[in-house]
Amino acid sequence: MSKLGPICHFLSPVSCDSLVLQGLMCERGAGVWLMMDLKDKVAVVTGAAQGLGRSFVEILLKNGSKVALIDVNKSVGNELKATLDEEYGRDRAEFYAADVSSEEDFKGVFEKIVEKFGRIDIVCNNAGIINEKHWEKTIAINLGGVVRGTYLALEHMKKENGGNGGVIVNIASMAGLGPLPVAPIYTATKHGVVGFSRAMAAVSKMVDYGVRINILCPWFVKTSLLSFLNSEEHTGIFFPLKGFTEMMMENHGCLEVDAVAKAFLVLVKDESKNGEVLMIEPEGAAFVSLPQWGKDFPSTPVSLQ
Ligand SMILES: NC(=O)C1=CN([C@@H]2O[C@H](COP(=O)(O)OP(=O)(O)OC[C@H]3O[C@@H](n4cnc5c(N)ncnc54)[C@H](O)[C@@H]3O)[C@@H](O)[C@H]2O)C=CC1
Ligand SMILES: CC/C=C\CC(=O)/C=C/C=C\C=C\C=C\[C@@H](O)[C@@H](O)C/C=C\CCC(=O)O
Repeated sequence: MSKLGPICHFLSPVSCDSLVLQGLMCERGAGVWLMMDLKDKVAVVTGAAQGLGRSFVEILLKNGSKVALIDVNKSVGNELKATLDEEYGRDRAEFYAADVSSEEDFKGVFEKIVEKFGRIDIVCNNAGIINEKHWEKTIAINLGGVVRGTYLALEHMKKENGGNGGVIVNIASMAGLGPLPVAPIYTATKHGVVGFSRAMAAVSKMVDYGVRINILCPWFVKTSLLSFLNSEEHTGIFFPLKGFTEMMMENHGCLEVDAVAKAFLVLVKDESKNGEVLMIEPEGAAFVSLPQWGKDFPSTPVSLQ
């Protein structure tokens, strides 16, 4: 028998157990919580054509969702759409070419997605780059794209607008929790994703949008993004520090995209999670306990007399 938790006060014990068996409930501590059923839900993933975005698309399709793929790379995106049609059928995935740093592009594809699928339940703001030379572009994509994608998602998902609620997962990085010397701008954008997303999760709870907003912070992952670390064109004056990141990967390893996709699914499905930061390293995954208030950080008093 499941330990009756807050949800189960309203459900019979039998239905509780059947929900647990169906994977629609999870036991944690003194209670059980509802897990989002992904069947026939509509998801949007940016940066979907390759790497982590593609792994998020595939795990959502495997769990019965329909997925709108957004990526600036039209050729790779269309190739992936054809591959997914073969594997899942022609009505489960759709590709939309768009640049998340363009309001016109991004807003336009969101409208096309709602027109085609009729609803949006899940949004993953994943698109990101490394470019310390053209740092304004990095900020526009890594942070601006996440802000824009979060606002557009809320416009279509929040209950006060007639939306169905749902969940937004913003992809930051472990560089959103601590500085990466080889990439200070990238570090800044990822810290921004963490801070913005936690603040928006608090807003959503206070205003009752019915939308959960969570953050995923992966360690190094084997994708084409890592090749930019070996490119002076992308790391600029910090290129000499690339040995530091190589040491980090030698010390702690490198993740496969499938492991990160499983962590992503936890943030999507667990309806008790809002404003949560989930980090994943080769050693495993863990929810990060960040102070709610700035004053809660460990600190050392200083006399100003
Ligand atoms: N690979 C890694 O070690 C880690 C990656 N991340 C983050 O995960 C996310 C995905 O990264 P990866 O899959 O590794 O990179 P990737 O380079 O393999 O894939 C990124 C995708 O985003 C697309 N994209 C780039 N700029 C875009 C734009 N302006 N509009 C729309 N799409 C755009 C690219 O075309 C590409 O398909 C990024 O936000 C990255 O910062 C976080 C931690 C570790
Ligand atoms: C430039 C971005 C490269 C790839 C994408 C990405 O986001 C990778 C992030 C991977 C790890 C980031 C870790 C950041 C850790 C911070 O806390 C640093 O301050 C850690 C400093 C030293 C760690 C040394 C070690 O662990 O061996």
